[in-house]
Amino acid sequence: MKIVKVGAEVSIKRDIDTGTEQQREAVEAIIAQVKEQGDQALFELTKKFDGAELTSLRVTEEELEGAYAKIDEELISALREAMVNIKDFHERQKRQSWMTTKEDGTILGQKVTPLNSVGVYVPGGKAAYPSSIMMNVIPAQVAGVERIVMVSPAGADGMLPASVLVTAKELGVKEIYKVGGAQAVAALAFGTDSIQSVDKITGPGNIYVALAKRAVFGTVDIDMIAGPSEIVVLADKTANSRYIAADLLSQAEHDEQASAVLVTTSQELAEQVAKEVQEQLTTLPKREIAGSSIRDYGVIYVARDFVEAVDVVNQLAPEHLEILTEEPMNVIGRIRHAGAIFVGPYSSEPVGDYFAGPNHVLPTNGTARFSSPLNVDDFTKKSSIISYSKQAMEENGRKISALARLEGLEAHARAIDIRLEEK
Ligand SMILES: NC(=O)c1ccc[n+]([C@@H]2O[C@H](COP(=O)([O-])OP(=O)(O)OC[C@H]3O[C@@H](n4cnc5c(N)ncnc54)[C@H](O)[C@@H]3O)[C@@H](O)[C@H]2O)c1
Ligand SMILES: N[C@H](CO)Cc1c[nH]c[nH+]1
Ligand SMILES: [Zn+2]
Repeated sequence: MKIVKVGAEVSIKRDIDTGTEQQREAVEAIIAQVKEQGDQALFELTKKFDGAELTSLRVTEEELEGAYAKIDEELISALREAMVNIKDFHERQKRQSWMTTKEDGTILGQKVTPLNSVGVYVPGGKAAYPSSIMMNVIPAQVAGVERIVMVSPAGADGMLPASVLVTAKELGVKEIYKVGGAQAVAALAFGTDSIQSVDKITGPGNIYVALAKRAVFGTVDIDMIAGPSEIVVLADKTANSRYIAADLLSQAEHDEQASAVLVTTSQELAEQVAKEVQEQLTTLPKREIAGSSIRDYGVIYVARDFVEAVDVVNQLAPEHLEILTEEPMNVIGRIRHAGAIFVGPYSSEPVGDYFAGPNHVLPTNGTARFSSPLNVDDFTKKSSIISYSKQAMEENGRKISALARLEGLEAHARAIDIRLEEK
């Protein structure tokens, strides 16, 4: 891993926003094909990209039930416990509708309404992600979304992985389709004979999924573009270099374009971590992917002091930040930008990926500067409520029509005046 002094020119900027021209063209063509040919396109593209020859897309009850035989009881109970934690955390985010009244009889309020329908994309190309099902479906359920549709690419055997099926069944997801990539996103946005369109599409995916989500935004809403994973560890000389190396690799193994960064005030720790990362890499099953990520997007920054180190973290605005310092709680207040903050030596990032409760769908690529983890609000919308009394109209009407005339909007002004003339 590169060790550099803060201030040295190092770019870990990844070309993960727009994809290549070829990828953009491929996605455009897929969307057009799905719009034109509907289900037929979904079957053809599933054969082409996933190697599965399907005759129907919807997962059957038998497939869901059958999956249980392939998953250990112990795993099922771990999944159930994670579900309880995730649900409990998201229940706390739930907002109530509210109203407020004024002395003149005015009533103002905000009505919170769950979305009617949501499509959840569950990635399935390089790995199966039961955890991402929980992180998308549970907040939708807590929000009260009536129709939750799940899509995920089939394997060459025409099936979804048993872990995915069991997780969906445990959560009570009823509508599941074996289709992935840009074609799944297009089907959710525009509808086909088999798949009725939805109002919003959420969930992570590769560049094809991300580009398709961008392209259909406007026809439907989307949550965010959650790109390849990132981790930044902020550590001082008291931190454990073995823990840090393991945590950096935990995100590097997701993707060649994942990014793992250590920011420290200790040159000695920097050297230990660089060595540890190389050692731990050698025994990792996904060492090809993790090694490539560490080589291309892994950096250790050595800062002159803690102020400089915190500054680097805020500039990176990482998806995940771990604070491994002597007094980690005292550091939280100085962090302005991070999707999720893991505090202290036992809050390893995978605790959040799977189990603690907060959502693991987080802003990536610096977007933590302005956006938040996936949450219950993402599955609701709000309507403002305005009820004016006669008294309120009489007291404020002239001001309102004056403001309307300031904008040259006479019809607006007269809509008010007509009521004032009544008295
Ligand atoms: N941020 C998060 O919360 C989170 C969680 C889990 C996974 N992820 C990320 O999601 C991504 C998952 O990617 P994945 O590939 O494993 O699964 P995926 O389901 O996103 O993509 C697989 C699909 O991509 C399409 N595809 C593949 N090659 C194509 C090509 N040449 N042209 C057109 N379409 C093509 C196929 O339709 C295939 O079914 C990874 O980057 C991972 O890091 C993020
Ligand atoms: N770390 C990923 C988000 O960046 C989420 C995930 C799913 N499974 C394991 N990890
Ligand atoms: Zn992860």
